[in-house]
Amino acid sequence: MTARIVFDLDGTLIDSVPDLQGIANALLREQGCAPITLAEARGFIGNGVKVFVQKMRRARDIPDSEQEPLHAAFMERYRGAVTLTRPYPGVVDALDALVARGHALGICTNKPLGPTHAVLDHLGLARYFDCIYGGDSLPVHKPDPAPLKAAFAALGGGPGLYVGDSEVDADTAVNADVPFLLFTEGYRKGPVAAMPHRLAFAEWTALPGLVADLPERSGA
Ligand SMILES: O=C(O)COP(=O)(O)O
Ligand SMILES: [Mg+2]
Repeated sequence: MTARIVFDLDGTLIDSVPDLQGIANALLREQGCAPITLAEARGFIGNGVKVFVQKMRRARDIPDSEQEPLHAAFMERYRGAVTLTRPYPGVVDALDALVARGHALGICTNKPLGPTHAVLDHLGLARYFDCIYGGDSLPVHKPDPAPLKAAFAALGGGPGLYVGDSEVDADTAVNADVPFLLFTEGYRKGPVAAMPHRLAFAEWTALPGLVADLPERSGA
């Protein structure tokens, strides 16, 4: 049976760090603080916008009392922050190939739903996905397995695969008991070997072939 495939977004399908860095630096400028680097911004992504803002504040010694106003200010700018974001090379061809082979595709990200739709629409990627779960779609978010399980349920029956880039994604897949396919060129914080995964890939052009071989390999 053709597998349902759910994807993470930031660091997996798209490289969104420059836009997130741009929001952060606009807010930091207003606070009279030094800007953050791309590497710092990359390190703040993966647990949703609230945690991004917390890490940004701590990096510039901004007090806890500023969390809520900064979170609100971040959200105000988030939907419009799409212009510097790009899909990783080979993503569009890989999605075309997977759809052509009959896979139902979905998204499970910790990015809030509004900015998720905005960036997918901007990049012309929305049409590939039959369901989209964001960090605020449910009361809980990754690594809680609920949004990933809900995404698979929305895609119907059959085996499931989760494709992501981070430790949060690997933990979510374990928690949901689905095989994890790791894109190694995203925003992970530690070594590939430390992350539970069924297989790892560095080039999107490789993914359709790897998925096609998977039942054989896994004995499923
Ligand atoms: O941390 C975020 O806001 C989003 O990250 P994700 O798309 O990798 O889940
Ligand atoms: Mg990610």
